[in-house]
Amino acid sequence: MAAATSTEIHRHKVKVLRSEEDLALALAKYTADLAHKFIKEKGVFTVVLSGGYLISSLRKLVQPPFSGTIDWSKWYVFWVDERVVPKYHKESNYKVAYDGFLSKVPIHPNNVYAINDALTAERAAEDYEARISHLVSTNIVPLSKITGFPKFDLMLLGMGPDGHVAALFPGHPIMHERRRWVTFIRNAPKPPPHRITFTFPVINSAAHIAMVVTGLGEINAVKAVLGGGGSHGPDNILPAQMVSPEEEITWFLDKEAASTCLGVEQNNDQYAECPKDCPCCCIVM
Ligand SMILES: O=C(O)C(O)[C@@H](O)[C@H](O)[C@H](O)COP(=O)(O)O
Repeated sequence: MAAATSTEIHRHKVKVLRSEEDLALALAKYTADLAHKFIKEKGVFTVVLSGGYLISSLRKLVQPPFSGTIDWSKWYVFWVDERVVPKYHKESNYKVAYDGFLSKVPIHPNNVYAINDALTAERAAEDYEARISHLVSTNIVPLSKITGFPKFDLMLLGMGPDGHVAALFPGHPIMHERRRWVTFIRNAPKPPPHRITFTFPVINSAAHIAMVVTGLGEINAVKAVLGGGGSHGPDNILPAQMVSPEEEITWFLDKEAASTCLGVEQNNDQYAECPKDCPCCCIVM
């Protein structure tokens, strides 16, 4: 199994994996364990996917030994954000998830909540919110007792180099949406520009969030969020710094993504102090 260490910083649990391969194993185990827990407790598992590299990092979940142990019939799948393009367009997050994940496991198609790709961004966001509202009324998705917003079991999020999560980009007003469950953007800086996205009240009502970041592209954003060096007042806060689920946030980083914090060489699984004094991963593998 993957070698990793983790440490609690504020409410961030940070797992630094030796390689992307180890990260994929650790993410599969984490997701499978949560699926078992929630299915045992309440009979369903509601999981929210994102676009980007995430689906590739989830690849081991659909392989043995994990795939055979999971009761896929109890899964409900959503997207934290989606590009407003046809469902089978190469830019569609649904297509990426279908090709790399959904087509390989027996999740019931009725339990897969893709956006309605025949609508504009604004209408697709309203439609997605209405469909989630129906699931609230049928008790598949509960409302958080703390916030009154829908509470999903697990959100699997990526992060961009600018610190964006979902389609919530730095400096964009929808970062501060407080009323809607799902909103839209027509000028996303990461193409394609039209997207729908969960809002922060929904993201932060999730029980668990996994932040999955690999490679060197996001090292400055990782440091800004976990190393405490990035925010200079509420106007400059990064979206990733606003992620704060109700129960637990777990970061899955490979060595490259954590390299602004990892100041030490890997040493046969020995724990070591980070000489750079980052609060994020002061203990590293
Ligand atoms: O549709 C999308 O683009 C996203 O959901 C987005 O928020 C993504 O998760 C990050 O941009 C990270 O993307 P990478 O994993 O490709 O770095």
